[in-house]
Amino acid sequence: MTSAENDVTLSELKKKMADFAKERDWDQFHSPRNLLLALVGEVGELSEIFQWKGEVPRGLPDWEDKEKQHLGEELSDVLLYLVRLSDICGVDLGKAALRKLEINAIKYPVNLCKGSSKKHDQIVNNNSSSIKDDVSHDSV
Ligand SMILES: Nc1ccn([C@H]2C[C@H](O)[C@@H](COP(=O)(O)OP(=O)(O)OP(=O)(O)O)O2)c(=O)n1
Repeated sequence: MTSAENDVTLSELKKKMADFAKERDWDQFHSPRNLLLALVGEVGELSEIFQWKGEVPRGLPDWEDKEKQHLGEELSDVLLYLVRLSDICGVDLGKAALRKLEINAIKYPVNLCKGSSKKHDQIVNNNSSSIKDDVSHDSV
């Protein structure tokens, strides 16, 4: 794999999806609702790969190359439709994701959450109120 393949950016994917649609005169089909439904469909196809397998170890050591390649294709479909949906909705996905990570870090402070998978509204802070009371969506 070349370093260019490793360093793929959301902007690059956004541009490639826009070009792909334009070349085919598919902008007319890439409406927010259609893209959302396409995205959900691809999440379904991704789920099918894991369906009935039970829990599988990280790294999928027992999977055949063909199966892993298929997994990569379905993950990519989800990512590509997500990138396209964000673009069509005028949302800067990279920026939004970084902001959301900051919100998550406030909602789940390391000192209160380490080793626990509790939801933020189940975590009690020192003042015995839940973290949910302290963090609002526009706090970052
Ligand atoms: N109107 C469309 C149709 C397809 N695609 C692109 C985005 C996805 O990456 C991929 C989806 O193609 P398919 O609908 O053929 O789905 P699959 O690749 O999953 O094939 P299949 O459903 O046969 O498994 O093609 C797109 O951008 N816009």
